[in-house]
This record gives sequence, C-alpha cells and structure tokens, in this order.
Amino acid sequence: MIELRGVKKSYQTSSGEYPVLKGVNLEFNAGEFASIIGKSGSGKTTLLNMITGIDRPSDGEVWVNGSPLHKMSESQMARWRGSNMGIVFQFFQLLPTLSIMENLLLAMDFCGKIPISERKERAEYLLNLVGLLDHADKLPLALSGGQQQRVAIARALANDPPVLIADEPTGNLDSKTAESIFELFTRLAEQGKTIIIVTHDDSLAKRTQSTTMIADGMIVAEKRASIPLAA
Ligand SMILES: Nc1ncnc2c1ncn2[C@@H]1O[C@H](COP(=O)(O)OP(=O)(O)OP(=O)(O)O)[C@@H](O)[C@H]1O
Repeated sequence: MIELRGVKKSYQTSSGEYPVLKGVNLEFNAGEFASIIGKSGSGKTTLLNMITGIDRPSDGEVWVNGSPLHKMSESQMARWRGSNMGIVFQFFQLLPTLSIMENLLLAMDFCGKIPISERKERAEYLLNLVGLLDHADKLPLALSGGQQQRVAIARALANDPPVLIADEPTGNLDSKTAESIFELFTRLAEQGKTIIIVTHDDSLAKRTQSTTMIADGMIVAEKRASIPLAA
C-alpha cells in the first residue's frame, strides 16, 4: 500500500551534500498501525516527509496506493495529499486566529472532497471523536497542548484520508493524554486506516503492529507483530 524503494535524500549544505536517507526500502500494509523509532537526527521526519510527499527523494521511488509520489509535480502532489494523507505535525500547526471548528472547516474547504452541506456535521463528528466538541468555538491557544494535539488529529482526519501520518503525536503530553491518543489511533487502524507514527516512546512503539528503527539514514531493524493491536 505504501512502498519506498531505494529512497535516498540529501540536502545541500554550505559544507557540501549531506546525505540523510541512504537507500531506504520499506513497506506498510493498508490498515497497519506502524511506528518509526530512532535517535534524534537519524532521519525520521525526513522519512515521513517522503511518505507524505512534503519533500521529494533525491533518488528512489515512493508509491502510495498505486500513486508514484516521486513523479508528481508540486501541484499534483498538493491536490493528491489533500484527500489521501492526514498529517499531524510535531507542533500541531493550527491556525491561531481561527476557532477549532474553523480550523477543521478550512481543511475541508481546501480539499473539496467533502460536500459543502456535510462539512459542519463532519467537523462536529470529528471533534466529538476526539472529545472536544464543547471547545469548537475556542481559539487553539485557549486549549492545552494535549487538546491542541487532538484538534490536530481531528483536522488530519477532516477529509477522511486512508492514511494518517503523525510526527511525535504523544511527545510533550502527559501519560494519560498520550494513552487516549494512542487508543484513538488503535481504533482508527481497526477501522481500516493506515497509521504511521514517529515516536521516541519505546513502550508505545512496542504496542503498534510494526516497528521500524532508523539509524543514520538507514533501516537497521524491523519488527512485525503477528498479534492483533494491543488496546
Ligand atoms: N532542510 C535540511 N537541510 C539540511 N539538513 C537537514 C534538513 N532537514 C533535516 N536535515 C538534517 O537531516 C538529519 C535528519 O533530520 P530529521 O529531522 O529527519 O531527523 P529526526 O530523526 O526526525 O530527528 P528528531 O527526532 O530530532 O526530530 C539531521 O541531521 C538534520 O539536521
């Protein structure tokens, strides 16, 4: 469903070319709840950026649901991403001057996949799903970090994408809030969404169906659990 073949990524720096991903081969199945772990600077965010199409590989191929991301133009990619990928960024990136409800509606407006007449109801459904319907009219900064993270997840789901990607979704959260977010991901995977998270939390990673460890831009270990998702 998601396949990376020989993916390399280098950045040009003042001291020359800096290789960050050095030939990554990886596969994720539809409906899989996967984690990516690795030390700071090992290339995790860069790897996620390859899968979401936020950045392009210097070499290699990235296929998602049969679409060749490595061949798409910027505008094709933006359109494709809007309806195919839900992205939860490390620092939420909610628009601070819009209410929680407006943040979700805007994501739907940009994409156009959800009919206009259904957007408000869908936003309410998603805010209810993450337990924040009572906060719909508040501005993001009126919420706690954990609540903002849940809004970011609701927004990522706005256009009902088959894939949800989250960079450190439970970083900086207390353990109870982290647990509730993990449970939400588990439920979404059970409903058929493919979920890929980057995490520093080994105990959370162990509870996902597969864990990929990256070190120095290379996959150094892959573990696939044959057990069902842990609750
Ligand atoms: N645009 C860029 N230009 C130059 N170097 C970059 C760029 N983006 C990332 N890097 C470098 O690539 C390496 C990997 O970065 P990346 O953000 O993917 O790591 P990470 O594993 O996600 O780290 P962290 O856990 O700290 O978020 C780092 O050394 C980083 O400094």
